[in-house]
Amino acid sequence: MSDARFLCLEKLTLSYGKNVAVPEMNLDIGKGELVALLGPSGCGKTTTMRAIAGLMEPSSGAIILDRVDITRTPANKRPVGLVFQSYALFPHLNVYENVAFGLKLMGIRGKKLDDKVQEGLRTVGLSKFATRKPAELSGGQQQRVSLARSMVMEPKVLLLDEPLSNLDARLRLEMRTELQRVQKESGVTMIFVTHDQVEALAMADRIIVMLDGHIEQIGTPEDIYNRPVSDFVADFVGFENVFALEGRKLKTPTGTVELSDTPPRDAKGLAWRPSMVTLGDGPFEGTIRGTSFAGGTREYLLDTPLGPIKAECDASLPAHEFGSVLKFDLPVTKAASLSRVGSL
Ligand SMILES: Nc1ncnc2c1ncn2[C@@H]1O[C@H](COP(=O)(O)OP(=O)(O)OP(=O)(O)O)[C@@H](O)[C@H]1O
Repeated sequence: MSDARFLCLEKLTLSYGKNVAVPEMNLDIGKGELVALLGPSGCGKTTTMRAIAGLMEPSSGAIILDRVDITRTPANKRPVGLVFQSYALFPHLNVYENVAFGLKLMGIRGKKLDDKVQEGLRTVGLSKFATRKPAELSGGQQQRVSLARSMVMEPKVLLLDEPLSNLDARLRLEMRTELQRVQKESGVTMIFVTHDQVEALAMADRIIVMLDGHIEQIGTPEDIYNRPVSDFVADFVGFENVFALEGRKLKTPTGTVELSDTPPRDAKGLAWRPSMVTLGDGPFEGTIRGTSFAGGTREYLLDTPLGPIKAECDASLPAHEFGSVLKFDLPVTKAASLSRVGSL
């Protein structure tokens, strides 16, 4: 086994009664990776995490962790840690006692216990808060206690279910960096669930995009952001102009349209971010039906024979008026080339 196959899900099928939530999932996660499970509500992220943690039994398939088959290992015997979105701290225990709790259950006492707790608190930057109760901490600090409590158990894999979703915007940014730092310093393999693509792109070494119980794409943040393979992923990461191809032509709601360039041979679809649309020049025309100012850029919604098109340009350029007609192009050279178009 190489480190690249530290955690393996092999043909893992997860069901609730007769309903299959995740059919035959195959996934390899490397040792020390920080992986995001990204997808819309109901795609099976939590179900997958629950199975890895041992909180639900797979209907078939296997989970291998560090060469050991843990498919039927009870949750409390797995070297897997869990951090939930609600911090689930004991309110009557102080920070130190919360972090020490699991270690004490394992029979660790005395100096060894103290060393581990101090080390855990240091890792998450909370040494000074050891005697505070959870209620005397901010949401971000409580989340860090929760993280320390899991880390001190030295899990082989740490699972985090929407770890930042309860935090306000500023703390979320702070905790993103903090989580990344703790993960890189400790080298623990971490999988976190999120439905927020910005969070996944910012934090993860690798992103697993899920849809309807299956994996739609696995890749680095750069792969996912720049080279989405399907219409779903493209749309999810902000390519707001997504089309299927019919031969070399673009399929639109009213028929097919010739492009100014030849699409790549294997492409089943093409996608453009609003910023990739050429405005003011090109073979197509659209009427401005909406504008929105976003600081550095201005976005236009165009009513066109191709359907609605979103285009973006520098906000320092003079604004176009609502209702005016603009020429535009969808340059093939800039487009993401999609190898699958499921819903178009
Ligand atoms: N306890 C349950 N009983 C029956 N079906 C369930 C149960 N929990 C989840 N499901 C179904 O399994 C599928 C996957 O759900 P899951 O909770 O894993 O999605 P998710 O991606 O984590 O969604 P969210 O982001 O909303 O938490 C969904 O179709 C859901 O309705």
